[in-house]
Amino acid sequence: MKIRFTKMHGLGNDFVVLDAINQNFVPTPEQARWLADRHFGIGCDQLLVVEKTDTPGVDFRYRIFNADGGEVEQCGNGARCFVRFVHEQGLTQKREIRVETKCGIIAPRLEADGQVNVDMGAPRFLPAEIPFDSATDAVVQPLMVGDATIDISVVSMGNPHAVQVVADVDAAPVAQLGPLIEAHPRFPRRVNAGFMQIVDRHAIRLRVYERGAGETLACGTGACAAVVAGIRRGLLDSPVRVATRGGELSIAWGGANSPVMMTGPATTVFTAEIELPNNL
Ligand SMILES: N[C@H](CCC[C@H](N)C(=O)O)C(=O)O
Repeated sequence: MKIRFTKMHGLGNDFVVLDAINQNFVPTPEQARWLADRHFGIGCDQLLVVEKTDTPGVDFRYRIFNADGGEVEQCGNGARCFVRFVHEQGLTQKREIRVETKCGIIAPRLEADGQVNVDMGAPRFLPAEIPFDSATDAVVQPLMVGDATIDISVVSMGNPHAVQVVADVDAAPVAQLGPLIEAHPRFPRRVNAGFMQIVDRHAIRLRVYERGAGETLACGTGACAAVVAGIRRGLLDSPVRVATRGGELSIAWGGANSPVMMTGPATTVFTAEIELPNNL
């Protein structure tokens, strides 16, 4: 089966984007794993699938599959690429769209300068909303990881994040601790592990070991979760510049139930077709 795809990225967090409106293809987990494979397939951190929706007041449905084939609730860098994709592919003339995801509706807007602004919705903190096995929604909680205990802040942006503060992100044990946090038994649906260095009250450096993808060059929902965690800890004031290995995002949050606003770039690399192996 031949499928048409577009390769995109948000600050180096890269995607294979599939138009499931004009071609009848939504990947199985096995097909997603093959397409995401950087040696045997195309290669990406996540696959983004554009679908129609009949929900009133909503323009598209947006499905996200991690490189491990698992479908997840939200992707921030992907949301920025999504609005650029539907605009460039002529699927809409609107510059601001409302998009239905597994966890709710987001509103990305393509700005005149090429940046994309996304209302990512309000963060959630209750253990059951993460989900996280805990008797409290305290801002900072201890987590036993291996033979160490680390202080994490747990935030859902629709997808789960466990954020810790480190003195120097470059020296942070992301490769060692990331997988242990991602698969920690207290996170029944696993979790994205954020490592945040406070630069000043309006700036952080961030690395994220992503659920189902490993460390990425940038993580949009991770940047939202880290800023929310830092504000709740009294370490940051909105807006915050988030320096990731792939570049900079701007995140703003007014607190409590207000939405997290994310601004950053979205880049189209190329469009092509690929023949799916028959045995997938
Ligand atoms: N790995 C994430 C999904 C992609 C999120 C990230 N790429 C972003 O930009 O938000 C998860 O399993 O929840």
